[in-house]
Amino acid sequence: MGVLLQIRDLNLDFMVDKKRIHVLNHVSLELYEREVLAVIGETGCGKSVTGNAILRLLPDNAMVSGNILYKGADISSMSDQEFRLLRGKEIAAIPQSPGTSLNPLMRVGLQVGECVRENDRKKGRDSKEILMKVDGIFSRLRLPGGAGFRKNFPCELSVGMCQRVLISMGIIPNPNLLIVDEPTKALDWTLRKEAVELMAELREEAKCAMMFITHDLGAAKYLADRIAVMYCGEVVEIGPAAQVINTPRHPYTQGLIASMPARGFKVMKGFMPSFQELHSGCRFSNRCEWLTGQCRETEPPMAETARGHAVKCFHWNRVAGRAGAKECC
Ligand SMILES: Nc1ncnc2c1ncn2[C@@H]1O[C@H](COP(=O)(O)OP(=O)(O)OP(=O)(O)O)[C@@H](O)[C@H]1O
Ligand code: NI
Repeated sequence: MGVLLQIRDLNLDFMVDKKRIHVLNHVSLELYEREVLAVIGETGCGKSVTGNAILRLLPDNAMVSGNILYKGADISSMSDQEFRLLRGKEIAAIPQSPGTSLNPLMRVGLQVGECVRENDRKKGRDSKEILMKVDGIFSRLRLPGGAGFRKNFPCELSVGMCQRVLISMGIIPNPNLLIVDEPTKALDWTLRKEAVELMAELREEAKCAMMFITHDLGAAKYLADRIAVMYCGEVVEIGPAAQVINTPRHPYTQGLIASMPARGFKVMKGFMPSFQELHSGCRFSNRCEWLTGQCRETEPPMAETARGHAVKCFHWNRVAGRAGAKECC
């Protein structure tokens, strides 16, 4: 499979109160055509800002360097007009929160209908045809459809239903790349499972590549071909999903897996450092049991430890020895 998206040495700083806060640090990763790459890591580690950098949705106080190439063309240097041709068509997004992402004053049928109309290659369909398409999409997402359902405002639907409506709007353009940010965050366990299963089905149908941003390792394992683990603004491990989950090679990935309910809920000690008080060397060093003097002084390079599996740790070899292959989730 060819490379669809390539992030090369992405650095992101935010200006806050005239201070420059360095958030993303040398983030590099690739997304291949039709693959699902899950991006996991604890809250505040930089998952959403990475997705937003691709979508050019960063706020004005953001300063970005590096390259983001989509099919070889640099997104960051495209004009707004050029990028608009990509976003929402070739590159689409399913946002994090159904509560704030749907227009509260517009009936859901109308919102999805507008989206169908905008993306319709055969322009000029009449309203009846559009409504039929909307109902078709709703039924594919196991939503009731029909006039009664279409007339609902978002607040009249459950969170799970709103989430499905949002998912429908992400897939209408038939994108090549879908960026899905934490689609299960607001949902309880049953709805979360349903949403992940639905996403897997749609992915099969749509055959698009997906960047799936999540806290949920179980969901990542279920959906993803590869997993990128982020910690404090950096990718610390990336590789095939089964390898990352079953034989993690970074101490942070091991900690994340050990903290899963299925692995005994062992909470990792310490906290992610604040971006405003970063120390030199490895950003995980203050929590790491493999810590040596080298880790405090020098930032570890990203080392390829097996084909397609890279780890940002001086001690990955010893760490990997401890992991053992276990099934989880
Ligand atoms: N506009 C902004 N100005 C300053 N800092 C910001 C801004 N947006 C995000 N950040 C900071 O960037 C860091 C990364 O945020 P991001 O939203 O990407 O985290 P995340 O990994 O998606 O977390 P979560 O899992 O909670 O969604 C956080 O420390 C956040 O506070
Ligand atoms: Ni986020």
